[in-house]
Amino acid sequence: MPEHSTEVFILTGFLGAGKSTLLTRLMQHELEVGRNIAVIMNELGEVSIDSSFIPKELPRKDLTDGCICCSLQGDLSAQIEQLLQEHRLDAIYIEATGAAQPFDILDACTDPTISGSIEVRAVITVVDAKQWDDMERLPPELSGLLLAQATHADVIVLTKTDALADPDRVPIVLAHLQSINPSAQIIASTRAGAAASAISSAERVAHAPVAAEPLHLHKHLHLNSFAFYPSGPLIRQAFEGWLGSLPGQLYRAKGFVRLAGEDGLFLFQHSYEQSIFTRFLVDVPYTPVLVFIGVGLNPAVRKSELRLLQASDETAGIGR
Ligand SMILES: Nc1nc2c(ncn2[C@@H]2O[C@H](COP(=O)(O)OP(=O)(O)OP(=O)(O)O)[C@@H](O)[C@H]2O)c(=O)[nH]1
Repeated sequence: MPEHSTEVFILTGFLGAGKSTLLTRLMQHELEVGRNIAVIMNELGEVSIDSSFIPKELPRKDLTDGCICCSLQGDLSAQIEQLLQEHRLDAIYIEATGAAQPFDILDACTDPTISGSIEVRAVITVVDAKQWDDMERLPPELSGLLLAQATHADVIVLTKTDALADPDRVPIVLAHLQSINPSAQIIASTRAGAAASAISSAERVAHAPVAAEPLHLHKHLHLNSFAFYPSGPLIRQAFEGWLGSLPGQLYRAKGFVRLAGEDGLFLFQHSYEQSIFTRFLVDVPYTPVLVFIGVGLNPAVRKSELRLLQASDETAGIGR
């Protein structure tokens, strides 16, 4: 047995469910209790937006433009091995892509080069309460993925309970989750509050055997992603109208943008039925970029449409 074993926590959950929000809380909690942690971020897009929220002092590895459970499985074990060689760590947090299956990430953690030095403490699945409550309206590939992510979790964090129009649905969603994964610890939350301390004491639980053949469900979802680098400020109203009229399924969009008539940079977040612009108050000069993830997006057409939603030099300052 190695004298020091590093705990590994795996965060899964569909695109935009609230993994990074939870990770931010977990990092704060770990830093408060003085533990040495590292973070591995896996994003489907070619640009990592979420990694800009990781405190600079924390060791971090980014796996972009692919999913751990398919193309990047070997890369994950190599990144863990490198982190273990470079730092003495109490814990590593892995934020998976929204399309990842917990089973496949667990599989990557059994690689003989690292399995003796790590202990997978918990698979944490983040579930968007509203999306789960709408399960019957979702495409079957998506509902199948949500069920798989919840089934193999040790801890389920139910987020966005504030976004449910009817608060009486919360106990119903909780009961449904518990019925499909009776052994999981389930925490209902808004913006992952109260979840961090409960998770640090979580343990792996025994699950029913999983399918021997991993299901690469994001392939079945035919997800594609593209990044758009705006050359000027976006006209907010036109952009929001464009988002609402997109063909196909937009599952996630995020990035940093400038808006016509406004000073400074904005963080844009679009997840299940929710779009938010927040003024980005960080002194670092981020390049404006938007990442879109969905099905049937046709990137070339969408990029040419987006170019038309940028303000010209004459209109950029309107409203200022
Ligand atoms: N209303 C509400 N919004 C939330 C809650 N938790 C997270 N969000 C918002 O949901 C959006 C997506 O949250 P993230 O934490 O980035 O989600 P994610 O799962 O990391 O997303 P990806 O990994 O990019 O797919 C952001 O705008 C968050 O502020 C919540 O409990 N309530």
